Amino acid sequence: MIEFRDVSVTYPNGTKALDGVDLTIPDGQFVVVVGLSGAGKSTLVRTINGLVPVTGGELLVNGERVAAANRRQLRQLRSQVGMIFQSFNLVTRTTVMNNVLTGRLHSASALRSLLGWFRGADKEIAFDALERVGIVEKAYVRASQLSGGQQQRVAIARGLAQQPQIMLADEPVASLDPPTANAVMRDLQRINRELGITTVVNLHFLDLARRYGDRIIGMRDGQVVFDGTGEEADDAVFESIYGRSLTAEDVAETGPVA
Ligand SMILES: Nc1ncnc2c1ncn2[C@@H]1O[C@H](COP(=O)(O)OP(=O)(O)OP(=O)(O)O)[C@@H](O)[C@H]1O
Repeated sequence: MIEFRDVSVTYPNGTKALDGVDLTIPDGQFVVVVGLSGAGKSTLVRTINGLVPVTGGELLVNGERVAAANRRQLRQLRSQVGMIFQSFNLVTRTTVMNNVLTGRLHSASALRSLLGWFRGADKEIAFDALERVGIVEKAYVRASQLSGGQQQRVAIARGLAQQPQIMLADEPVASLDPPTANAVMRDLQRINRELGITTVVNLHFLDLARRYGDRIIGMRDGQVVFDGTGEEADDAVFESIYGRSLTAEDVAETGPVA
């Protein structure tokens, strides 16, 4: 469970990115966070694995206070939390397999990590992760030779290889075309349902948010201004979250779902 209790984040330059956020995310939920650029979506997601420190209130992940975590506890927390990014963050000059295996580093000894030695069991976990996102046949291809959608799937597989309890995704489909964006969202949804991994995804397209979010959190100026289901999040709700009328830019696609 993830619990935000009156959480605020003020960056060192004085920008208040989160302002009194109260949220409880139960295990296994698929949550989509929406809001305009600058609303605080990335900050919210990055507090969960301690990438951005909370400066006010309390954030608990599985009952542990993230702010109180020492280095070892923070490492432990991060091993339970997979993360994917808009830009995939792969090492593109090496193979898909090597990228996915880096998801196993959390559970390897320092020496093995340093030398990049992996056990057979790690490889099995990596293959299983690649199978779940449907690209096991690319295991020994260089990551640079894959399309954007395939690279994002490798990033998901790397996160899965960590065997996490929570998966965070910061604008995972912002660089992808609509059919590919849908395919990647379906992978995330399937993994959530099959493995029960709590998933928190930032999106700025309202159609994708409605289609995939079991729960939608609307952010504006660092505050939660909407918390409800996809069905409840109609155009009027999105207009109130965005503080303006909707435009074509707010929708990922107009064509049929791939
Ligand atoms: N490292 C940082 N230092 C200072 N200010 C920051 C930092 N990161 C984000 N901010 C500011 O905090 C506010 C919230 O940013 P955040 O990135 O969380 O929003 P967002 O909703 O994810 O927007 P985007 O989709 O553009 O990333 C913005 O005003 C942003 O400029």
